[in-house]
Amino acid sequence: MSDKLSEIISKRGPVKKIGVIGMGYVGIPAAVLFADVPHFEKVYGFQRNSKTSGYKIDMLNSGESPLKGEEPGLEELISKVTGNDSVKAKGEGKTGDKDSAGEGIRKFECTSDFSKLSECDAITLAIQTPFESREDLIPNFEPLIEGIRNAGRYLTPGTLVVLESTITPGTTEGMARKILEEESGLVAGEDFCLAHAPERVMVGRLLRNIREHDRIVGGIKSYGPDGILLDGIDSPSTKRAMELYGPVLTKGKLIPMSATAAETTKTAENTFRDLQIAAANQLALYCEAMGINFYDVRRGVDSLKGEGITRAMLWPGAGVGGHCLTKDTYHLERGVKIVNTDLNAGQLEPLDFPEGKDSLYVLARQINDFMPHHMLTLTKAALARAGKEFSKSSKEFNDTDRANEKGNRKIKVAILGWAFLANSDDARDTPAEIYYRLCKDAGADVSIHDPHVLSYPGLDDGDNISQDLDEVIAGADVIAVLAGHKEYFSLKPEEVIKTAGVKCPVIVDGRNVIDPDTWISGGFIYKGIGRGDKNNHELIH
Ligand SMILES: NC(=O)C1=CN([C@@H]2O[C@H](COP(=O)(O)OP(=O)(O)OC[C@H]3O[C@@H](n4cnc5c(N)ncnc54)[C@H](O)[C@@H]3O)[C@@H](O)[C@H]2O)C=CC1
Ligand SMILES: CC(=O)N[C@@H]1[C@@H](OP(=O)(O)OP(=O)(O)OC[C@H]2O[C@@H](n3ccc(=O)[nH]c3=O)[C@H](O)[C@@H]2O)O[C@H](C(=O)O)[C@@H](O)[C@@H]1O
Repeated sequence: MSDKLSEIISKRGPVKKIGVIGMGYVGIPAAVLFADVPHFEKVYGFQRNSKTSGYKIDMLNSGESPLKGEEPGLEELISKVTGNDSVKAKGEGKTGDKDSAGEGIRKFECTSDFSKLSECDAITLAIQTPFESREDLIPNFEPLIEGIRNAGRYLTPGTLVVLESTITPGTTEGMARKILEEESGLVAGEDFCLAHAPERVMVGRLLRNIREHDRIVGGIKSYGPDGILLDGIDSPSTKRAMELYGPVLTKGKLIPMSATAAETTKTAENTFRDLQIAAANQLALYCEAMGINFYDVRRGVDSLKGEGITRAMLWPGAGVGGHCLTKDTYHLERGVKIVNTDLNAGQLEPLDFPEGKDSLYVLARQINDFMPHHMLTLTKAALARAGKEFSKSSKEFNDTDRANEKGNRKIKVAILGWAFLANSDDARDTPAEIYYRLCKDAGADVSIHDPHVLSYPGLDDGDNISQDLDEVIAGADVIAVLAGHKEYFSLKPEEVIKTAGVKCPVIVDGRNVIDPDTWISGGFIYKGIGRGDKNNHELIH
């Protein structure tokens, strides 16, 4: 005799109707990929009609993507599954699925009517899980909790609920399970399925990543008729989640495990990436202090790769930004406590760790967060070589239009690159903001260039992000590269020095985009992260 939940599922039959809550970077591609699976009959995209995102409902239903930036294939797929391609096809001759009347079949529909959740065999939640501030690092789960409550309100026996959002380990078996049971009166693992299936996509290749990345699926525990624990691949929740995600995968494979292991996989993979970056950053700081070139050392260490011994060393830089690596370490750190104490109080040995030592992962976060401060150190050292200082600008300056109270001109810093990632418009938690604030607090004027980021809240009055490089560089004593946008690799020192128009200009390269020798011979005072071999170069008079 199988367990109660498996019996309910087999009575209910295969997954046919799906609801995706949260029409964002993750939810939209996930929903339209489900809709494109022939045997899934209907997919609802649930989007609350909020001031900031309610507009997405009509956009999606008319076949358009509300996401910024290029997403290959997404707009076409949205158009197809909303049945708009037949409308467009009248003009363009494209064919999509059609009903008997030749009209496009609307397999996907976006709505703010959450009662339609009661029709769904499976409900996934792809809602943002931001941290309110870099300081307290406690995630704001409010939007997600509202989504889980809605799912609970309309839950029916045998439904599968999947959390796709990045969450603290222990959330699926803990908070989510509790809320769903409260709202529905049903019992998780007995009356309905609950799982975590984290998203591992990169913006710019969302559809490809969902289809080709291996998909982690982790169902909550259930108990068989004889009380045997059914966890991981044996859990009916895991099996149901595999039925949901399997048809979407092309190259990707399903990787079943427990719900807590799935949450830990997601947070750990970003934690490990952050750790690898911190290892590169720390080695770069060492190389600077030893007067050697980090990139020589990296090439040397990497050379053992052939032996199957990979020491995948990543790249040092001006810092780590984005809403993932800056947070997921803290999800993991909190999760250990939640799972060990709240979820399994007394059943598990307490965490065993070297007495009084900080977490390696938190230390890695601190090293990465230090890098914008290191950029300031390099800036001050270079200015000193030019006989300039942030606070007491030297009288030798040849223009007084930005004189400070003592009649001296303020130092001007030109930041090149505001986005947290090269060639992206995403500026969430960008390290450039830390460096900007440090320069302003030191008394400098700061101009900012970014070819992709057009605006950013929280800049000082009068400061903005410009796409006019000459305007940003004009009068700058310091050019600081904070993002590795491709535009910066082709900058010419002879042009930049002319545009800057100051004596002894400084270049601080935070993303290894320029060649030190070319810029030094071009008249710049150079500093570069990891470039201990060049950071104390001879001054060209
Ligand atoms: N964006 C990315 O590249 C990746 C994101 N993730 C994770 O996926 C989750 C979602 O991220 P994104 O899609 O980027 O967020 P997003 O902010 O782009 O989309 C979230 C959507 O959910 C809507 N929403 C919020 N609360 C709601 C509610 N109670 N009911 C219905 N709709 C609601 C919002 O209005 C928004 O449209 C986060 O936990 C994130 O960490 C994971 C990997 C990659
Ligand atoms: C394990 C992994 O590769 N996670 C990815 C990560 O993507 P994310 O958008 O955060 O970009 P990223 O490439 O990790 O870069 C983050 C930050 O780190 C910096 N960075 C990156 C690589 C490096 O060698 N050195 C470095 O300084 C970047 O400049 C950026 O400021 O987090 C994403 C997420 O979880 O949302 C995830 O989907 C992505 O696959």
